[in-house]
This record gives sequence, C-alpha cells and structure tokens, in this order.
Amino acid sequence: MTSFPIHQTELEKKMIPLGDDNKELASDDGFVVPKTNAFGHTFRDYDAESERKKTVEEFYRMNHINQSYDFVKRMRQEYGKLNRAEMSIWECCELLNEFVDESDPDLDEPQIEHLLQTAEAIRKDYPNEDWLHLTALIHDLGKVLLHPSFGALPQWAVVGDTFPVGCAFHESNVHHKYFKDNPDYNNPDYNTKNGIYSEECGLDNVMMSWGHDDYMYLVAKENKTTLPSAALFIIRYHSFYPLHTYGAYRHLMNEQDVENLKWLHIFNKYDLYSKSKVRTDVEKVKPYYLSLIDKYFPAKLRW
Ligand SMILES: O[C@H]1[C@H](O)[C@@H](O)[C@H](O)[C@@H](O)[C@H]1O
Ligand SMILES: [Fe+2]
Ligand SMILES: [Fe+2]
Repeated sequence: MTSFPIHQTELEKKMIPLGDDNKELASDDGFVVPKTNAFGHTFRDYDAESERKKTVEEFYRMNHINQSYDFVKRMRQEYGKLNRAEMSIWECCELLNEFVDESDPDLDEPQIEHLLQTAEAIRKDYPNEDWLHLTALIHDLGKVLLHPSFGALPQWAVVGDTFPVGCAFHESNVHHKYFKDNPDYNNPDYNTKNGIYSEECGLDNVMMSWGHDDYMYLVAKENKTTLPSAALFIIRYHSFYPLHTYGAYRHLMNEQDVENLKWLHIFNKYDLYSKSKVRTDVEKVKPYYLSLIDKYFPAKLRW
C-alpha cells in the first residue's frame, strides 16, 4: 500500500470539498441518476460478480503492468506525429461503431451509442452550452486507436481510467494491486508521492497513462479547435477518476486546473450515468452535431 503523511499544498487547503465545487455551474437539471446500470449493479462496481467482471479485471491487470513512464513517452512521441489519417470528426464517430470497451463494467454497447447518449443527456440540461454538447460527442473519439489503421493498439493502451506516471500509483486506482508488476513500481525516481514532479506544477506538466483521452486532446489541440479550455480539459482528464472522483493527486493541480475541474465534474455525471441500453436515433440528431462540428473544427483533421 502506498500511503503518505497528510500534507496539503496551499492550493489544496483552499479547495472546496469534492462534489461541492460545481454548485455555481449546476443547471436546474432534470437528469435523474439511475441507481443501477444495465446489468443491475451499481455503477463502477469492479467487484460485483457479473459477466463483465473477468474481462474488466484482466484489462486492468494488463493496463497496470504495461503503462510505465517509458511507454507513455514513446506513445506520445509516436502518436503526436498525427500522420495516420485525414478525416472529419463525424467519420471518426462512425469508425467507433465496431468497438466495445473492455474496461467498462457498465456498458457493452458500441461506442458510438455512448457518445450520442452522453451528448444528448447533457444537451437536455445545458441547452445553451453548445460547446459542452460537442465535447460530449467527441470525448471518447480517441478510442479510434483500437482501429487497424491506427495500429490496432491493445485495449490496455487505449481505454480505462488514467493516472499519472512518473510518481507513485495512488491506491484509489481500481485494482491497484496489479501495479506491483509495473517496472516503475520499484524505481526510486518514480515511486514517491511527487516523483519527478513538484507540487502545484499543473496537470499540463504531468505525463498521464497513455490512452484515448490524451490522444484526443492532442488531435483537438493540434487541429486548432476553437473549443474553450474547459472542453480540452474535459477531454484530456475525463478518465482521471483517481483525481476527479477520489480526490487523489490534487497536489499536482494549479489554479487553472481547479477552475476547469468544475466543468469536468458536471460532465462526468452524464458520461457515467447516461450509459444504458436505450439507443439514440442517429439520423435524427446528426444534422445538429454536424453544425457544431462545423463551428468548432476544420472539415478534415489530421489524426
Ligand atoms: O471504462 C471506462 C471507459 O474506458 C471510459 O471511456 C473511460 O473514460 C473511463 O475512465 C473508463 O473507466
Ligand atoms: Fe472515455
Ligand atoms: Fe465516455
């Protein structure tokens, strides 16, 4: 177990308790958080006996063993070239039709369903924040890394919760025990609370485990999206449950991160709890999303 003496940065001391920071942004929402997922379990229950449990646990075993500092560095360099494809945002949504996420205990539907379910749910409650609708639609597009034309990366290098590398793995990471076989686990440069980072260095300076979040952030940024900084933050850290849901690693945040985290908390509710077996009528909502894509992105993007 990795436990540390309780010490808080000055910024951490000023932070509002988890879950209370989005009151000012909260809408008069009609969204009802369901008590159980499509399989009759509570959401994100990684211990519940279900058909998905084994697949999900094996996923995290592979993920925790292989996501090391060196691996992340190599992947960032390689995929940062954006030389794999040229296509529009919508074309990418359609590519996701064939993939099911093996890390997810709550959903076994193709990913395009999840994108539309999230976007439509948040659109209902925040009708005027069109940037948030589009952010929801694209937040998981990085899962295209599973596709053969993107190198058909294994699931452990694409999906699942994310965490910083280069410092100790916090115990709030699901299935934490599998980190023991990660090459960084016993490396003294990487296994202290701060590791290679300094307090309040800002998440932008932190190397996160490699996957769909960081990749889609890169794609959006390099293709010069006009989405606001909160949108890029949501895309980049939406799988960072250890931080946004369990409050770990907060000592690495700076003031800007604290601001952006408010929107991520709002987003997370829709990302997680809109997962269901109810399908969206793609053709019906497509024109609306095409108009948003046109507003915030070039017609073709480099991937
Ligand atoms: O299983 C899920 C899924 O892969 C999501 O796309 C990701 O954002 C979550 O953090 C993860 O736990
Ligand atoms: Fe995701
Ligand atoms: Fe998602």
